Amino acid sequence: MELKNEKWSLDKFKEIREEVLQQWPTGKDVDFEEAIEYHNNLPEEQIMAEKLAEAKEEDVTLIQPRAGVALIDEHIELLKFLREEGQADLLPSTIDSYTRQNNYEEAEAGIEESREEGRSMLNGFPAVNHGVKACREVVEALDAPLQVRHGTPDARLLAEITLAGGFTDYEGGGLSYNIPYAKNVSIEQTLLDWQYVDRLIGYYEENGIKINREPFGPLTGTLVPPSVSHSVAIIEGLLAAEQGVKNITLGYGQCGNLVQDVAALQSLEELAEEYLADYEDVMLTTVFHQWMGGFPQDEAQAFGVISWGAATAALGKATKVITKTPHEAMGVPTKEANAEGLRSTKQVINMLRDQSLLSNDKLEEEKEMIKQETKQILDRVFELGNGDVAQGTVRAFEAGVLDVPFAPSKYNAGNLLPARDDDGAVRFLNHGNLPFSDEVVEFHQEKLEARGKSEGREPNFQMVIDDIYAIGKGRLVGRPR
Ligand SMILES: CCC[C@H]1O[C@@H](n2cnc3c(N)ncnc32)[C@H](O)[C@@H]1O
Repeated sequence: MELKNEKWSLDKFKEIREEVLQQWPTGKDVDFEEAIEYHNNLPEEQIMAEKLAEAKEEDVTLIQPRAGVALIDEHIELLKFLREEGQADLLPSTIDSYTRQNNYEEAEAGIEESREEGRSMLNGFPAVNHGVKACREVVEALDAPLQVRHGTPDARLLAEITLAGGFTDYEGGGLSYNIPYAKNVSIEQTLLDWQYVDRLIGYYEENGIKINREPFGPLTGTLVPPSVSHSVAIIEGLLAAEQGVKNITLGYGQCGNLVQDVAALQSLEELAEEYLADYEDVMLTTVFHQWMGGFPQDEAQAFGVISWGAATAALGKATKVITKTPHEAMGVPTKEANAEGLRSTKQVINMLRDQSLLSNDKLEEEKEMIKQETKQILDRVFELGNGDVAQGTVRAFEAGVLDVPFAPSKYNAGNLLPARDDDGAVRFLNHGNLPFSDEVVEFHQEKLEARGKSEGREPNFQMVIDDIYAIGKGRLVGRPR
């Protein structure tokens, strides 16, 4: 099938759907009409798009964890604990890694093993294997909206089952769940597979059911410059809107310098409104991810990182913030640690409830730079696609016009080298083939030269390495000593 940024006909969608629902036995329980009925009977408090719209209206930043374990009862217990003890406003179900690779046999084995061992032998909730009815058990046990969080290049069957199961929000996208999550999966293939997912959600919307979509903003979560993640987020928002998606949360992963991060949040919303202006009644919100890079092992220091992310989300007026836990450096957190990350975040959000980062020259300069860079990238993407953003995206990755730092995908050029400037803002040490103007390139060079001067070293690759480890070692900028 040829990749084009054009809304799929229902016939084409239904034809492919036959094959998707046969990928695992639980697919046969998906009945679209029945699922519409089920969603119509969901309590309003479990409809994610409604909750997000309300938060945006009231200028409130909601908090949401990541969480998922192998067995249904334990998963329900975990989510209840995070809702009650963690004060989570919104709930996830983080899907396990086997399911993300469509390896349902291994997920099945992991379920069996978890039953034998009496503890979760999977790093998430294997929703495809558990099926529609089990998803509904989870949804009905809780009183908050549920979102599917994962990292799945081919997420079609997972979407069918979890959405029929009452989840009202679906994370990911054809770029954000390929480039950082896969090595050998073609971009064209995942863009097509995610057109399917978005068309399914468009089909729900055509039947009066609101399902929110959230492209995965942080990408590799390692020093990703705002304009790089914004470009991917806006492309995925455009592709989703073309398939009929009406509720979209665009995301951004914290970099660590307050002015840059607030500028990133504000520019993301403003750019998205601009690029999506042709799509009527698309409800846009934003999500801020607390630091996605390496964490300190020490739990008290980890709380410092978590709180800084909470403060930035609040001052940047993000619609929601995805929390981290004091076990981040260790692995899948206990429910107690997960709840502690939520409560520390809630404390800071509440204390900053009536504050925002006042506009200032540095903030405006940062916003302007991010907007210029993002527009220069997206203009080239459209050019490469002769106006078709889907085709332009594939060619842009081939040309390195879109390029994500430290991504495993062989389809990613990998020319970018980001490093922090003297204030800790992320700059381009090497911008690869990103189509930046001389003014943009010089801006970054000057910022890094200034850091080099104050550290008595040339801006170089060692800076990049030092910055990757810096937060885990208790700082933001990876100083030489
Ligand atoms: C892109 C997401 C990375 C983050 O996703 C967290 N994460 C992954 N799996 C689970 C889980 N099953 N429960 C709680 N957090 C989880 C990791 O810690 C990391 O921060």
